[in-house]
Amino acid sequence: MTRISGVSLRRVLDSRGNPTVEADVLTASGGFGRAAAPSGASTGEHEAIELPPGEAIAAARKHAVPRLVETAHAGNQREVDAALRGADGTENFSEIGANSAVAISMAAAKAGADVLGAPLYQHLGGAFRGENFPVPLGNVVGGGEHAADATHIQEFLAAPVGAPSVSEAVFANAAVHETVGEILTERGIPAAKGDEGAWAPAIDDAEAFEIVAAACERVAEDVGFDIQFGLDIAASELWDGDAYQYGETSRTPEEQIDYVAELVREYDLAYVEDPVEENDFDGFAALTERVGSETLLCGDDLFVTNTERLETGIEQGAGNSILIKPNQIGTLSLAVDAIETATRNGFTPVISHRSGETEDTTIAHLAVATGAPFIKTGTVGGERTAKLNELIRIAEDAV
Ligand SMILES: C=C(OP(=O)(O)O)C(=O)O
Ligand SMILES: [Mg+2]
Repeated sequence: MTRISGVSLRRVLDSRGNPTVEADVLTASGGFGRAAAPSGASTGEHEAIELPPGEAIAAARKHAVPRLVETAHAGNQREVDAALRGADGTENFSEIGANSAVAISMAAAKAGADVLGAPLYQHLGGAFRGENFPVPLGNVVGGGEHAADATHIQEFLAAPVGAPSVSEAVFANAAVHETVGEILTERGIPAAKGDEGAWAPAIDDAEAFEIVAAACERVAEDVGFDIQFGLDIAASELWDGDAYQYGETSRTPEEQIDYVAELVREYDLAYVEDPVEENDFDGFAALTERVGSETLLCGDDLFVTNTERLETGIEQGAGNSILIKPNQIGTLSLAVDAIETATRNGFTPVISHRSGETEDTTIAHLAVATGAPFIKTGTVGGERTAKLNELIRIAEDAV
């Protein structure tokens, strides 16, 4: 019933105004799914390969589409994703591009759900999903690779851990974003927004900590539930091969671990992503030993949604959480493998957007489908609110 009858691919705009790959999947019974690939700026060196969209589309038309049409079934995600891997033939989607692969994989899932008449989260997760919703981690101040002349730490993320519902959590993050804007104005600090819609003021990290902590506290008082915050340090972007460079300040690997451990305690951080560079499993393990019982230590560039790298981390006690970005690994099946391996081993999966995004809402459904406790998908901006609003709709639907 869900046999794929057509796959079409095109270039569309992402939120940075760059081209990205969009896929449509049609089934023999009239099912339809459409999805677009996101794109990172602070990419991990071990990620699957994103090809220039024109090349990715041409290669997927040549190698993948003939293997899918009239053969694979949109309702059978493993079959679709195996066909994509077979068509590509490499370990990292360097032939057809992870951007073509992930767009087709997600579009097929939506076409499968369409035929079955089920919401995407239910098609992916089964009848018993829809009970648990992720806490949204909302980027409110940022710099690094996402904004020039702003903080060295890439993301300061509001974490409304006490919110009674996903909707209240989403609105709380928006209120923290607005409050940060007000505090910046009070202090006469001009601020544009970075790639993910977070404020990108030219302030140092210390002032950003102070402002974000104050904004979370103010909003928490207003809404009456606990709002902590977290960070994506994106430490690989600060790492020069010997030390971590925060502008004038340089930190050795040992100093970096001390620094992050102190931040966790001083600010009661709920979440720290990529505290050390992407190949330092030992440093990640040392930090986990120190503060792993107090906060989530999440590997993004460290694990790149790759189950093998995650297994290394699990063996070594490096971190206690993994960021899940489907385009880092190329298919929904591989992303779900990483989520399931994480969950079985006590690692918390955090489903994530990329800095370059589209209106696509697949990750909202993936988070609900897998019962992931957190989702990182921004706070404001249409490509971010697309996912947040979808979570609100799913929650209403699932009742
Ligand atoms: C979302 C992130 O940024 P990018 O998409 O640029 O990798 C991140 O580093 O977690
Ligand atoms: Mg990151």
